[in-house]
Amino acid sequence: MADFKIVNPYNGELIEEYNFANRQQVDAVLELLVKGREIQRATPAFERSNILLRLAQLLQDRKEDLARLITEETGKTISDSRVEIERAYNTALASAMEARAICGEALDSDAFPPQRDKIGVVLWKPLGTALCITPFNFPINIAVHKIGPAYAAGNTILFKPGPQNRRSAELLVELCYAAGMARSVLQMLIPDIDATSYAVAHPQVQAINFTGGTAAANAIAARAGYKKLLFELGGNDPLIVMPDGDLDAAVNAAINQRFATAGQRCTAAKRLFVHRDVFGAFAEKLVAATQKLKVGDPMDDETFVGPLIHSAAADEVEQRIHAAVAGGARVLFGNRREGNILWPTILADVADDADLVAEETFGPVMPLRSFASVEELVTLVNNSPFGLQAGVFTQNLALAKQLFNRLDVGLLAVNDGPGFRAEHFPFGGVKESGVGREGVRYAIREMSYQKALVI
Ligand SMILES: NC(=O)c1ccc[n+]([C@@H]2O[C@H](COP(=O)([O-])OP(=O)(O)OC[C@H]3O[C@@H](n4cnc5c(N)ncnc54)[C@H](O)[C@@H]3O)[C@@H](O)[C@H]2O)c1
Ligand SMILES: O=CCS(=O)(=O)O
Repeated sequence: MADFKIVNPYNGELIEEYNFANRQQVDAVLELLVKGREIQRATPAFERSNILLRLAQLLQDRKEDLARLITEETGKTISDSRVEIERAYNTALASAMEARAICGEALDSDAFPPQRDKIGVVLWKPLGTALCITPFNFPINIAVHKIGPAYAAGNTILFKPGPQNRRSAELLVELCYAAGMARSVLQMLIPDIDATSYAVAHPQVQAINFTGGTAAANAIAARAGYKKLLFELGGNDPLIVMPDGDLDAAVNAAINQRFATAGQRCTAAKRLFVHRDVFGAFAEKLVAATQKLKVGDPMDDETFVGPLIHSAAADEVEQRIHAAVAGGARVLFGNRREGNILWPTILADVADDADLVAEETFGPVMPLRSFASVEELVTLVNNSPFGLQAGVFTQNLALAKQLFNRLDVGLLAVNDGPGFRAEHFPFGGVKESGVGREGVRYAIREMSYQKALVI
């Protein structure tokens, strides 16, 4: 019996079954990737840039094939999957541009006595081999956010995709080879948890570039020892609506950033904070717009909300909705399930300690929480172990700057939701949302070290 079965989350069809790689296979690919470091050392930045540029073009050329694979393996709607490949194109393009722009600094020793008449030259150098581990929900763009910058920096890469994503990951790696990356510079493997943990601790791995949940991150951190860790983890991101905010724009952002990808996004608008003066008007507009969303077959161009990744994920979200309702929450819309599909659900009066709002809830459910003052709002938002991104709708710039300074997050978007992301912007959180920053230029630095020459 195979170790893993890839099953279509929408129709339950078996797509593929396979066995995980073992420790011996981890050893073999890492031995190859150590040799690949010489190829990287001999490849000038402009050549790495040209290869990444070719990858960007190949992603564009194979957009539909990649999108269909993503939808089949994750249940993400085909329109969301196409957007993901457009984003991956931008990520690869940004990696190509930044590969040419990696520059250090020159220092003069005479800044402090004694006089030495020395010049210091500080350059960025690759760490060696990066183990890049990716989650199920954005299997291509998140992978390109790791492979692109790690390659641009001159590293070799062991790519470990989510087990559900083997086919889309294999096509991505094929495109990387077609673009010019050597097989001794990029290798993909899907080991079992034991062999993945073995790879994490392996002496020939210098950096762990991980995106996923807290449990996995804790296991990796416990095994990694003295290695560079770049962790992009969970979020419980707030979308805030102030009395002077544009309600239509806020509704649009809430729907696109909570119900798209069936709510399975780290930066999804998982908690809605609406000032009490506009709570009723906002809720009415939100319900009216949500009623128009098409729910169902993710391969249908018109579908807005498809299934969750598997039945256990749907069970967890459904149970949290039911527990919140049992705790006094009101259902304004939704609370309906068919198979792995949960209807977009809007709740009010959810208890602040309900799992649905206290934990990261990875599904299409929106708890609305009213507030009366900025002090109350800041306390509510910061009362979370997560701190990824936030969004606020207001015309008051002074308030926006106050929230920027007081909210414990990695990014505050003004008149946009917490799901704002531009591939070249710094990306990452504080607290349990992660360590370090992605965003192409920032990830290149995370996958590098500074080396100084004194002359
Ligand atoms: N911050 C971000 O950029 C970002 C983006 C997407 C998803 N996420 C987070 O990821 C989670 C959902 O994705 P998921 O279900 O694929 O996450 P997950 O943590 O279950 O798995 C992520 C990856 O880690 C691997 N993995 C699992 N256990 C491991 C272990 N003990 N050691 C090493 N690797 C291990 C998995 O095989 C997969 O490849 C959510 O918490 C979401 O918030 C964060
Ligand atoms: O899950 C989050 C990934 S992204 O869409 O914010 O890049």
